[in-house]
Amino acid sequence: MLFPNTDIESGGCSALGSADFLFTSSYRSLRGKGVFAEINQPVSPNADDTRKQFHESVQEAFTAAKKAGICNPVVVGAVPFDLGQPSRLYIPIECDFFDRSEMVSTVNDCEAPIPRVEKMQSVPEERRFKQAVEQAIANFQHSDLRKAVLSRVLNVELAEKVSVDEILSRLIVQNPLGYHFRIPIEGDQELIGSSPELLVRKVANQLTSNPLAGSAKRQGDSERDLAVSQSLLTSSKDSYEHRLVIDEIRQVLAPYCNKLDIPTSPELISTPAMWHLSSLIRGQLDDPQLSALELACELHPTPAVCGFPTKDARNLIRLVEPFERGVFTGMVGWCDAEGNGEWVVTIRCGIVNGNQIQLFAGAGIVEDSCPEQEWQETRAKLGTMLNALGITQQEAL
Ligand SMILES: C=C(O[C@H]1C=CC=C(C(=O)O)[C@@H]1O)C(=O)O
Repeated sequence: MLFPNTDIESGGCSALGSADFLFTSSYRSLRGKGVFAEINQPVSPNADDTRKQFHESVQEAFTAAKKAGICNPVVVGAVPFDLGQPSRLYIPIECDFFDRSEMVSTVNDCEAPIPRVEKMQSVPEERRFKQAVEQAIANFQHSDLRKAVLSRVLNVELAEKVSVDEILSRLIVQNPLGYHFRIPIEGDQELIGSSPELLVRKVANQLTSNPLAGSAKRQGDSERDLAVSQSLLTSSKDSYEHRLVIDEIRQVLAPYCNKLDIPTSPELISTPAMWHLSSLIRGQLDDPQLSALELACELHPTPAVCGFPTKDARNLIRLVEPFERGVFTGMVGWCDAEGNGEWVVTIRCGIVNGNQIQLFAGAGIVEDSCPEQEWQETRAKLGTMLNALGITQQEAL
């Protein structure tokens, strides 16, 4: 559904409140203010539906925005993991692009004390998560399923309301090279995070994607850190986990491209919390009209967040994950009316609602996975958001 605001000047009547949007990238970073029109329609209401209606609604919103005097409208926001769930997209009244490095140089690490943790709960808790990993491994032996990404949510209650600005500043200082985002999603809830994973960037007829799969926790000691990174690079379990992602992305992109460059083997990338296996994929589109959002919806969900084969993995996730992922492991980003834009995978993130924060993390499970290691991997991935909240890994679950 599309809800154009009647009072464009004031930004008035949106469920998204003041709707401050932020997205940063080395390509283009942008800020959005106000809400001209919301697009809450699911990308694909039934799994087998075409996405035509959804993309038509986006086009209608662009047309309405231009008519209302927004010269270069941009659709921004979040698409959930499950494309049958409502999208959290909108066209801001004002949008300005800015240089990330300039912004980073003005952001200071926040000195203000972070409110104390009152309660913390993992859903599922450790024992149930490990059982789910075992269940997935058993499935690999008796079905076509080859990989499933299993995740959990860490519910944190703080003594007082936390400032989203402050958490975001800490995320930016912690890793100036991440894709940072801040997105109003519902009521007073805001989605914030620092993702390392580019789902797709599309500029004219050029596309770039940078899938990640295969992970190891960074180490404080530089020798150990190097050793850990090298064993990730040579791990057959992680190479397999990565290859399943790349092969599926090749299948999806090949029909749209007259040129597609996919490295033969992955390389290492790092965040302050994690090492990952990474493949930088570049393609040239046959049809330059295909938008960044259309491409992103075709690629999503990759086996980096769902599994392989997609349908089987989705079924297992539904069966064993005791919470709704919502926007976690979906995509966040932007797309302009010319179809250019960038969408990143919604990971290393949290949803802030006053003093309540939900943090999320998942791990790709394959036949050689070990439940304890996969649990530890989710702990390490939570480190990105925990650090920004001043919570140590020892304190966390
Ligand atoms: C699902 C997450 O990470 C994905 C992205 C990079 C590496 C991953 C892995 O090694 O399992 C995951 O596929 C997460 O951070 O919550």
